[in-house]
Amino acid sequence: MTKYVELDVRSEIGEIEGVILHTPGSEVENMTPENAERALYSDILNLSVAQKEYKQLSGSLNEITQTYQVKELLANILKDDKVKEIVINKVCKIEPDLAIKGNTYCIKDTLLDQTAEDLASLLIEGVTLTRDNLTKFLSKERYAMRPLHNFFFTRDASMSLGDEVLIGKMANAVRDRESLIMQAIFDYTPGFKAKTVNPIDNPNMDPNCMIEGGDVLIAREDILIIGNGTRTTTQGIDFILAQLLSQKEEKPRHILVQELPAHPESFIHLDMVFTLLDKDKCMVYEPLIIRPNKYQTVHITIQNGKVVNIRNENNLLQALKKLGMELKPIYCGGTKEPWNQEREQWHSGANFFAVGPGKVVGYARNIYTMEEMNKNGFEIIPADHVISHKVNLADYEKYVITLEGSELPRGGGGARCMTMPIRRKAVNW
Ligand SMILES: NC(=O)NCCC[C@H](N)C(=O)O
Repeated sequence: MTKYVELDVRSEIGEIEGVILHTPGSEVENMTPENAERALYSDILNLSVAQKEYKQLSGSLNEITQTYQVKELLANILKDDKVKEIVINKVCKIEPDLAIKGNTYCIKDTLLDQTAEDLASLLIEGVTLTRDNLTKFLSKERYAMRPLHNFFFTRDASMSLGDEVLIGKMANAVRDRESLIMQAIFDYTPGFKAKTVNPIDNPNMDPNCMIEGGDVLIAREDILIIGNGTRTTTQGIDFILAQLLSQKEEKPRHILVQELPAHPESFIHLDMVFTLLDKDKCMVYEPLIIRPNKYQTVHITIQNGKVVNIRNENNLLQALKKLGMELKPIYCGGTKEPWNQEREQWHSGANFFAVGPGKVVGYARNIYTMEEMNKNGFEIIPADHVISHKVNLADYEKYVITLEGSELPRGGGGARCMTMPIRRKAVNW
């Protein structure tokens, strides 16, 4: 780590100054058709293709900003023996089988024996079960500690809100260790200055509280947009609301809640149907965000530590307009065919990551979406051209850097899901 970084994220689109990534490793392949669903995948990824595509993301972001890799950050904090013990104890608390002596899956001592680098790898890639007794021999499990198949979606397990980091309360236990690792990284990396807030540290946490970063968007310093669906519950949103109320700010702040369908699984997070692209443009999956439907949009206004108003709105764009944010929607899958909209939404076509106002990253495979982006003034630039310096990004006012995206979307997400911004410049609205 070269310099001291103060976390600061107050928009979705401010010029990026630091982002946490995780290059997918063996953990994404290590599943079978039988347990792919438990891993939250609809298919098993081909690792070499996924890594090639991922290099397009990390390589182009390296040209633009400071990037950090989870595994390196983790290995770095685990060099301190006290931190190593704290992390292992916490892992054993959420996965008690790892610590109970005599238990088939007990590997606490194995974890303690590892070097920092090896431990970081095992905590992410998992530990295979040593079949040295009958129970283990007959066990259907391959792992004593399961791999974190979804960790390359660094967006979800922690989220930067201003100068704080909210730790995700994951909807599925298979992702819990991701949250724990991210909190440890923010709490113990000497080069990061950030306060972490973890719902599980609150003794009064509602047992139904769930919050994942793919659902939490910072539209403007005073406006959060939060998806309410299978991954973020109303109780999770109320936790965020309570945090904001406790700040007792005089200026009004707004939470816009967008209800999401439970099916298909491509609607898991709000960022799969709505992302911000520029000061005046957003990407939408039109059938859900604009067309009248049964999914509610609720506007909560808070001021001086109180909820001063809570009401339904017609839709997200109208609610934003009332708050002075008039956004032109660009349609995922184009404007003509619901068929193309559905297909491209499924392949994370609406999931853009902004590296600055009007400067975004997305998947090339979603050709109708890209056509719309181009019609709206965005230059389409393949990531390889950025990495090989065939183009100079400074020559373009608006662009989409495109990742091929034939394999990565099969994990269930796109460029926004794969990035955890820790610092952005203020937007000149
Ligand atoms: N923000 C996102 O939409 N993240 C994608 C997460 C996909 C992952 N397979 C999951 O189901 O959690």
